[in-house]
Amino acid sequence: CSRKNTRKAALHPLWQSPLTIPGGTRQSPINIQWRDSVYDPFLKPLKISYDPTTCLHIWNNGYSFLVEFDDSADRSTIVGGPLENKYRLKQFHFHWGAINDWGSEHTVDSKFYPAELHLVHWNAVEYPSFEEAVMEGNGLAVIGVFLKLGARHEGLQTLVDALPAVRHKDTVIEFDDFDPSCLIPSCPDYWTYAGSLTTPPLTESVTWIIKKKPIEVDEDQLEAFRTLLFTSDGEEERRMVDNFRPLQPLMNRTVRSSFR
Ligand SMILES: NS(=O)(=O)c1ccc(C(=O)NCc2ccccc2F)cc1
Ligand SMILES: [Zn+2]
Repeated sequence: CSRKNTRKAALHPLWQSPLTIPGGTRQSPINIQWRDSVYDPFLKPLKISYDPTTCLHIWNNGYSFLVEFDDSADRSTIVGGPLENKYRLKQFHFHWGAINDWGSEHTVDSKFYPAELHLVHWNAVEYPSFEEAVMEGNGLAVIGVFLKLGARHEGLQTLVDALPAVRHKDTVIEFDDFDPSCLIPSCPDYWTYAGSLTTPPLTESVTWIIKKKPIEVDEDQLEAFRTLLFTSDGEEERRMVDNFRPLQPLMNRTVRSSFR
């Protein structure tokens, strides 16, 4: 008798769940082929207004380290760009590699950066909470910023100095008075496309805004990310590296650019 095909969907150790969403048509991350992106003259400049006193804490959630913000009012918001509403900053986090040859989630002309910053915002005009917004096609807006190896980034250093305190999964420390706009390049150019969360539940609710210019960080700062652990205190240590999702098919999508 023929062997039943018992192959399961690709399981990635990090996500312990199928890597592909059945029926997913707008999954993230993707490769951004610069020459295939379409300049859209109607795209507005992105307006970023963050209040550093909304910064609450840093925690290691076992996927990445997150800096979370008080999103109970419109105090740290973005508006404009491709967005039709004002979106509130909830958290930012990073994805990085074990070595500098890879680590970002998005690629540009198939090139990886060593790390990628995600600033996560939700549409508080149309939805009552982040949890509801995550389920809606226009619920979230994530700004992606590439990190490249270069000069030390003074703004990032305040974050790096706090990482030893959140080395293990589910550790948290208070962190206040931080303005994440210091991590966003001043160059206004970005690409934008309709996508998804890159970790479970992978919901197709994200308007991605990917900055064209990277920020520069130095080797010691990237190495500091790699000292974090996926594992809790007392478990066998597993270094938190390569916490990026594989590239997903573009399918029927166009990447627009805000620049010629
Ligand atoms: N890498 S990314 O695409 O920027 C990304 C951003 C946010 C989340 C998140 O909030 N997950 C937890 C979560 C909490 C509550 C409800 C739904 C959720 F996904 C996941 C991935
Ligand atoms: Zn992310």
